[in-house]
Amino acid sequence: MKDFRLHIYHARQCDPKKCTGKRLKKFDLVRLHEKIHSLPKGSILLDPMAEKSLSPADSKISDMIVLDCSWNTVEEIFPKLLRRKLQHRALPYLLASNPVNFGKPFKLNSAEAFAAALYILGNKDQAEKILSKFRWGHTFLELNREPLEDYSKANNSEDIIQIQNEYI
Ligand SMILES: C[S@@+](CC[C@H](N)C(=O)[O-])C[C@H]1O[C@@H](n2cnc3c(N)ncnc32)[C@H](O)[C@@H]1O
Repeated sequence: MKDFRLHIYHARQCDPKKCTGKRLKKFDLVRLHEKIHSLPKGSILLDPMAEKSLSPADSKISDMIVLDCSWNTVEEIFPKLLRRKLQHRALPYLLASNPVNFGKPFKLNSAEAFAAALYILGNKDQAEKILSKFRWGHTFLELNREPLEDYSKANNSEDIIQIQNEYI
């Protein structure tokens, strides 16, 4: 399985010491963007407000973007990216394992969002590599292994929603 190219649109709203995107950049695992126009067109954008859920059917797209911003500003910033012609996808029901939002469904940090998406798209090795850079990283897979396995076997986003409904 190919490695996906991971991009972060960095809104410069986080504390650099706690920001998971900055940490992934430190290990050269992502490319950081500070300008919307440098984001590659056609990429998957992990967007919690998207109507369509990510599914293995999206695995032919090679570039994936996370928007690293405060949760308080997601409703303001995501619409600004609509004109970039990106493939907006929501992640299905999964629990956060990071200390800030531990146990909360859907509210993943940037590293967890990438790892979940990579797992669903079939690249478990790349997902594990991302999580290995955080002390809480292994907990994310322990908490979510069963739904992630099920999601990774789905055909399309309709299947994902059906599976999700069994977990909610
Ligand atoms: C709001 S930022 C918060 C980043 C956090 N400050 C950090 O240091 O990682 C998290 C990003 O991960 C992605 N994300 C998180 N949960 C998601 C979900 N349920 N569906 C789609 N994308 C999600 C989105 O791109 C979102 O903007």
